[in-house]
Amino acid sequence: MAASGSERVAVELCKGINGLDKVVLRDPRGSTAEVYLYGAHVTSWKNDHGEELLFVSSKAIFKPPKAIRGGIPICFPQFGSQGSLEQHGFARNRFWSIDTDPPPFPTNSKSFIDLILKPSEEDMQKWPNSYEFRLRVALGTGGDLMLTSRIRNTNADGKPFTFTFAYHTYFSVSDISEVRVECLETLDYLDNLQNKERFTEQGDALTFESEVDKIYLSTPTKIAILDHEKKRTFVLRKDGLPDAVVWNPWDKKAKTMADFGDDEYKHMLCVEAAVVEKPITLKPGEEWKGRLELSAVPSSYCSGQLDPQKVLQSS
Ligand SMILES: O=P(O)(O)OC[C@H]1O[C@@H](O)[C@H](O)[C@@H](O)[C@@H]1O
Repeated sequence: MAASGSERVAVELCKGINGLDKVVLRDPRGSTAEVYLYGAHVTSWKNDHGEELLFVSSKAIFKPPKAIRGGIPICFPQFGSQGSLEQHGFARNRFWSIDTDPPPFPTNSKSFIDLILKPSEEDMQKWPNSYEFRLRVALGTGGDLMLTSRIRNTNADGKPFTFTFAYHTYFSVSDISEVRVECLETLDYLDNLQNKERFTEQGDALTFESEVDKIYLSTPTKIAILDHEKKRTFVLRKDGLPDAVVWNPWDKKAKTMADFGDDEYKHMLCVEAAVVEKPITLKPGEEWKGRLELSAVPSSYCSGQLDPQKVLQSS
């Protein structure tokens, strides 16, 4: 039967900013997501009201070798600056391919795309390992955004390799000073602003009034980000990703970043599902899987009345 005029394509390949290839995913109820092949970078996730849920800087540079500022950069094979590679590794500024024949991977979604990254000769000079990195980006019914990474060691010489990783998600928030993050309180963290020293979080939910750059360790599989003004809660569910990085550059650092507006720190928060403290080691033939699921639900949150369990259960 021919598709009716109103029927929209669930997966569409088209051109984005600067002519870069991007894939648009559409859910029948109206949610959408956009993924650039440059970096396998999710740059947009909209709910069924067309509201953007991710932050992308108005100054983002959609041009190699700079990674796109905002959305969901993929940090691999190195998170941050600890290691011999460039900050956050190279996966976020490589051109990925569409994986037309991925190994079986069940899904309920009709709107998804499989991307793959393999090392170039130049990459092999920097990081002499052979791998296949498969990323599936899917929109679930109800508009949830799901990212699954499968990284396989394909070294022919029997060598294991070790990596760290993050989904460096930039959430769009109405006003950072009205935002709370639940489920990380009482946990240990490494503070990037204090030589990666280890501390224990003491307070209630996290709130924000200055620069923050912390790596929370052994975090629960669910984290909630409550946007009081928008009456919206983001729920982040993760698997295979024990750590969670929380980052906001605040005003001074923002001014030093060429691809970030001076006041944009007010409207974003990075909460990054990650593997940092205990890197992953894969022997040849072994595969690692890291999964992130994001949903945005209306929250009836009022200051001081939040029961995080209820928020998480209601989603
Ligand atoms: O500017 P980049 O390389 O995208 O990194 C942004 C930030 O990313 C965070 O994940 C790091 O913890 C910060 O230290 C860093 O400043």
